[in-house]
Amino acid sequence: MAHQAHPFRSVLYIPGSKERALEKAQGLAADAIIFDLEDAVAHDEKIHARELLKATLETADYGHRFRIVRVNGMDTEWGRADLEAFAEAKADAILLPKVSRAADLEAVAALVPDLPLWAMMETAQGMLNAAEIAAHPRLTGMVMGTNDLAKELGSRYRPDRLAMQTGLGLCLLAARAHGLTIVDGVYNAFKDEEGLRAECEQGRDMGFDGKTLIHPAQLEIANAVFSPSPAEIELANRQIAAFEEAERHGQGVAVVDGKIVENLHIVTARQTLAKAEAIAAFRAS
Ligand SMILES: CC(C)(COP(=O)(O)OP(=O)(O)OC[C@H]1O[C@@H](n2cnc3c(N)ncnc32)[C@H](O)[C@@H]1OP(=O)(O)O)[C@@H](O)C(=O)NCCC(=O)NCCSC(=O)C[C@H](O)C(=O)O
Ligand SMILES: [Mg+2]
Repeated sequence: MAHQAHPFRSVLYIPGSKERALEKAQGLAADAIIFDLEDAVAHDEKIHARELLKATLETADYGHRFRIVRVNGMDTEWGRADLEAFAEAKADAILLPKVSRAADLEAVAALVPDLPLWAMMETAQGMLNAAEIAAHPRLTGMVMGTNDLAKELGSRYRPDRLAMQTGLGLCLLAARAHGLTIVDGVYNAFKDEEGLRAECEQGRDMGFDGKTLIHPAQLEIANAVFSPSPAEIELANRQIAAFEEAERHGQGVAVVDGKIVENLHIVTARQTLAKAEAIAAFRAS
């Protein structure tokens, strides 16, 4: 996993049509925001949402929160106009829904020459083509769309997300192979804290950078689970110290808490410390 200067523990969706939510997000503890013009906006609200969001991004202060605009697909009547409206907006990335192949990104790359592209990974074709999508030179991030994926698979929800495992794993492999940020899908039951925490822990265990969220009440749990814990930071420091000591004695392996520590573990330990520092810097900004 490459070190990221910006944390993506909590990535909050906000429907582009909801003025109050757009305003509120300026003070919320989200690492990143997805301003949504796609599925969270009703058809007859699409034009209004585009105009409201464009005006909001020009005037509102989202601080150092990473700003991502999710446009409608190019196969819809709104997609091209969304891209034209936000190609030069005060945003940090454009998120394209339902990316199924690298050519889908190619179609928008020319319309958005100056902003990084992110891809919603949420179709069966997208899972099978994750590697070629991740290799696209303009892509810097992936977002799992587990609701759409479940719809395509015809799967049933289970707390262990059995049906999602293949897709989540394929996209993670593809993202890591190409140095991309990748965030997990949403947890729909936004009042169920215990269920959210379990799903965040599962995503963290798998290697995701963070989780997409639909409600402010979900922020605290995602931020906590995707931050290095004090125990992880303490262990990383001890591993580095023990390994440096071993090296001074001409050895390439140290033992900490009964487990071997080699150079590769030191890379992970340094990434843990760098992530904690990036989070601290973001909090202070
Ligand atoms: C889920 C909601 C519809 C709930 O809305 P509501 O009943 O209004 O919530 P509350 O009354 O509890 O709200 C309390 C206050 O918080 C603000 N709020 C609510 N949600 C957000 C938000 N997302 N961002 C910022 N602020 C928010 C309210 O304005 C209230 O403020 P105040 O007036 O000060 O009290 C609603 O949360 C919602 O619409 N969530 C977003 C849904 C969404 O974006 N869905 C699309 C993304 S999911 C998806 O498509 C994933 C993917 O594509 C896939 O396929 O899986
Ligand atoms: Mg979706």
